[in-house]
Amino acid sequence: MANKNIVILGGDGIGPEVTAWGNDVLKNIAEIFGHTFSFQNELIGHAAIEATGEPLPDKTLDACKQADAILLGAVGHPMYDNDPSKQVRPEQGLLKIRKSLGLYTNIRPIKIFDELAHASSIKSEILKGSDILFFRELTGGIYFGEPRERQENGEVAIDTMRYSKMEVRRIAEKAFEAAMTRRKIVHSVDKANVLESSRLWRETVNEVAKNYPEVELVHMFIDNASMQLIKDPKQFDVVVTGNMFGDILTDEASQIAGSLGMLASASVGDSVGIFEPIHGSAPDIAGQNIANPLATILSTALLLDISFGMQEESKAVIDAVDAVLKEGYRTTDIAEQQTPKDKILSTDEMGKRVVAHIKQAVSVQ
Ligand SMILES: NC(=O)c1ccc[n+]([C@@H]2O[C@H](COP(=O)([O-])OP(=O)(O)OC[C@H]3O[C@@H](n4cnc5c(N)ncnc54)[C@H](O)[C@@H]3O)[C@@H](O)[C@H]2O)c1
Ligand SMILES: CC(C)[C@H](C(=O)O)[C@@H](O)C(=O)O
Ligand SMILES: [Mg+2]
Repeated sequence: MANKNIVILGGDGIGPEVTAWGNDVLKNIAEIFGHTFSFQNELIGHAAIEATGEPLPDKTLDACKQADAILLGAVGHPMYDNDPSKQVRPEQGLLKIRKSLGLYTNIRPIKIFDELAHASSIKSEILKGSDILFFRELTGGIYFGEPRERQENGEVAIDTMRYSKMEVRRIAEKAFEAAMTRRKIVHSVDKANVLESSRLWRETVNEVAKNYPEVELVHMFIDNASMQLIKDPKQFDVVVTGNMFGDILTDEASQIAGSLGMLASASVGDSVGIFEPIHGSAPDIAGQNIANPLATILSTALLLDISFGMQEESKAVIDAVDAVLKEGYRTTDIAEQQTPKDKILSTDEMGKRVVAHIKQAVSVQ
């Protein structure tokens, strides 16, 4: 029995469409397991800029600081994507909240539900059995390094890839700790043949590795890792990498799980965690009720487990997703050619099916 306060940041595009179902899943979990969860919706991204002029209003940040956990949808709008000159941008809200809350560890599990092995464009025999846990550094690297500016009358643009040993050490320790509970292999991905920040990364990861003699450490360059991930995903257990490499590699890795609409994540660190699908606001499908809500629903499973220590509740969510997929139900992004039309669901229908399974599974216990 627990009282928890959860802030919901729907954001933009499909964000609010999928967090609505994350919210409903959490509401039902609370009812079934006898917890009291309260929910507070706040603005971030384009929606917040429209309402207040700011991508992360103080009211939102204050509410998040008070919360026990945060569920986030996505930010972003074509208005900014198509106009690089805009100074105030939705993504600044997301970066600021991650930085302000000290969320330096972004955990992105790549797990395939067996039923989806054929939904991917990669051959199923290559995929089957893949289980990768990404640790993406989230508050450093080229996303945050200074200077970042225009020079020479705007003719030159500068971003800075900066890492300190402290930043590398703390994320590497998280990765090695996780590896100790798994297959005990860590791949550290960098570009140490070119970048000084990557040489510091490699040196620091080597130092951390000394405390984990049972764990096999493999250094891999980002270009090779991008190829190996598709060639032989089963070789990977835990992967630790910097902010931008982790962003790109995990979108690539979503094809192992079948779709970007399947990948959940946890952004954790010094304080309250944010739980968020790895996908964006998907303007191409926003407002059509066809987005896959499962990445967000699976993010609630991470929230329950990591922030609330509610393993049974978390498992109830994952089992419900598994059951719905086993029954053959699909959203468009994970449908196959042979999926019957009546099994292809809208966002709302998929959300309802998962919630129904959670209720049903617990009532038969
Ligand atoms: N964490 C975030 O908030 C986040 C992440 C990535 C991109 N973005 C922003 O989102 C906007 C669009 O970016 P993008 O198009 O490069 O990436 P995206 O992740 O929004 O979409 C990429 C492709 O995947 C599909 N897709 C994504 N999520 C899906 C889901 N749940 N179900 C079904 N299909 C799904 C989209 O329809 C699109 O074809 C940009 O403004 C970008 O900055 C935000
Ligand atoms: C929207 C953007 C700032 C964000 C990132 O690059 O971290 C997104 O791509 C993600 O993966 O969460
Ligand atoms: Mg991304």
